[in-house]
Amino acid sequence: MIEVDDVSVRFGGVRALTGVSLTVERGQTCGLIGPNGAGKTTLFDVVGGLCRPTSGTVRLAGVDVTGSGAVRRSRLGLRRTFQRPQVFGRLTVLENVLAAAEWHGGGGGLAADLVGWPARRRLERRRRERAAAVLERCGIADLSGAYAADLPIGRRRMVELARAIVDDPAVLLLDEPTSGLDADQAALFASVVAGLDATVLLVEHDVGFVMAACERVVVLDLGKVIADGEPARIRDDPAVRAAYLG
Ligand SMILES: Nc1ncnc2c1ncn2[C@@H]1O[C@H](COP(=O)(O)OP(=O)(O)OP(=O)(O)O)[C@@H](O)[C@H]1O
Repeated sequence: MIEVDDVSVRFGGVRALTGVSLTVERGQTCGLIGPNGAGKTTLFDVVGGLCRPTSGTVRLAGVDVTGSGAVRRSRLGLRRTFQRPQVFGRLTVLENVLAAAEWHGGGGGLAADLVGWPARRRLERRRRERAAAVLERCGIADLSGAYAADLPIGRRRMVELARAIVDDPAVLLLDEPTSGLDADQAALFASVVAGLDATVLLVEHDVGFVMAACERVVVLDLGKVIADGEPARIRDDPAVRAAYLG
């Protein structure tokens, strides 16, 4: 669950966000839209921990993370993807996902690695099975041996998604997820996200995708929430139309 309470962000004289409150319930997929400069990226970064609000609070799973960095948020189960997919170019697709599924503790540490204890081998097998299943789900199983740097942007985006979901995130932030994807890839992306048991917040310029993929849409304009509700209601909202048409 994501709770943003009365958050304002100022950059010098620019009010990027003013008194924004937003609660995304556990398991809900919420799309964030709005015209250029509306404050979408700023709000997204406030939740992700890249931007500290001037005032207001942010809670993840009930924990106040307003002043916490990315590591604490990550330990609370937050994962994110970026506008430009961030992958380890010199690792293969499988290694990218294994790297994210690496640490779960237990199994005896380095000594167990060196000796190859059966419990350790079992953990490793499970980790690889999980990674393979996620690659399959994301439609990139056939690319598992390819280097991430060699892939076109659409595939890199799926690698990034696979990495973000391999450990069943509690909260998933998706920044412009469809940019670089063709229609089939965007549909697959949406169906993978729909199958997750995560609270999802996504920022996206493709309003059609947001309307199809999200059960709830929040519209920002000039740093304020101007509409919040189901896609059908948002589509017909006069304030939303006015904001988009300028
Ligand atoms: N680091 C910064 N320094 C100064 N002003 C900033 C900074 N980041 C954002 N802004 C300003 O804050 C406002 C909101 O910007 P933001 O990037 O959050 O909007 P956005 O809705 O994501 O826009 P876009 O759709 O164009 O990406 C804009 O007026 C922007 O110019």
